[in-house]
Amino acid sequence: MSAARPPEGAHTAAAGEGIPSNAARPPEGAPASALLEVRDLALWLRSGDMPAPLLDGISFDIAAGQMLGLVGESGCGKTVLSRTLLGLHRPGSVARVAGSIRFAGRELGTLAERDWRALRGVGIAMVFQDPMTALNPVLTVGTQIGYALTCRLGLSRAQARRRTLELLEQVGMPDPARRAHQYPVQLSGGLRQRVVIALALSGNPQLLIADEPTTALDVTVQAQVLDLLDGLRRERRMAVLLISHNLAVVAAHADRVAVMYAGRIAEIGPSAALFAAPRMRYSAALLRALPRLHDDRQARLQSIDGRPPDWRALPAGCRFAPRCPQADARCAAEPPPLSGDLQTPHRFACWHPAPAGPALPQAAR
Ligand SMILES: Nc1ncnc2c1ncn2[C@@H]1O[C@H](COP(=O)(O)OP(=O)(O)OP(=O)(O)O)[C@@H](O)[C@H]1O
Repeated sequence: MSAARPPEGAHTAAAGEGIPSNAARPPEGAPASALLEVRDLALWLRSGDMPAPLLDGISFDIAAGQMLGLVGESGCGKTVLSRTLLGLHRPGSVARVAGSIRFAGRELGTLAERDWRALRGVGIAMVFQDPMTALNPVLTVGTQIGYALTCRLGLSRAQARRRTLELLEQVGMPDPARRAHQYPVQLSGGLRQRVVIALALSGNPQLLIADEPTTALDVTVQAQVLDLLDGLRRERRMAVLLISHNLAVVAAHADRVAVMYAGRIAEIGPSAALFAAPRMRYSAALLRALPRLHDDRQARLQSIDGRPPDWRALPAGCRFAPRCPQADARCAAEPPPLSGDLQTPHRFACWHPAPAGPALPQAAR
């Protein structure tokens, strides 16, 4: 564990001064390439008579300005992982945690609650699925953002008012001055999610975790919100972890994708490569189970047979083996490791991987 403080200046934006680019200045001790480094993370939560092993051997990096998509079926551990990265488990609920989470050169695994509170919203911020639960229904959106700004950044009320309008403008809110005086219920779902994103940006985070940020929205608005997140991370060089059920949505916006299955990473690699030719059988099945925009009418959606395993009865070998048509005795007995090492761009955990795809142009890797 390191006693390093959050980067100086990360929370000193004054209204009208623009946004200091945290990510452009890697803090001391942090390699320029990785803002978040997760290594062999494993987590057991207390649950009844035995600890629930919900995460196992999770390793990945996110660099400043990069978007990593995290996909997988319901229950695979996406939310548990994001809550772990934010230190948001209920007090006393963690039975054991192993491995390491380094953010901006600082080990988070051993932070005290007071330090987590200082980090949340400023270093790492979160956008949740349902904007209505993230917003206070009895306060205007301007009051809520202004409050976050005065608490997190110590701005004066006048500075906070100006900065609120800037933030609303940045998230594409039409007529920000008028909207700032409205209550969440007076806004459409898409505009409410923009307010939630503005709130998340108010602490000028270096990493934004967006957990199913568009699930509650219709398809056109979903695309607008994802384009917004994509634009913001480029402008601000902010790292984004985008969590979604939908591999196609993620592949369209993220640089890299991690596919989770039953608490483990099953495959991780550049979006284009993974989308064009997933190697692990589960990722391939996940992709086949998605509607594609230009499917011909003959193409039929395939669902993935079976259900993910319960954590009380995890298979000894590959956790996907009971559902995999390619599985053999080795798959049932031995867990396949992720191929390659941390420097390998495309890694997958499968004893019988699908064939490699055609080589992609450098830009798509
Ligand atoms: N406190 C807990 N104790 C025991 N099991 C838990 C606890 N919290 C979550 N789980 C279990 O952990 C597994 C992963 O849950 P999680 O919510 O992370 O899945 P998810 O991938 O985010 O799913 P969804 O896409 O539906 O949100 C599930 O089986 C869930 O029931």
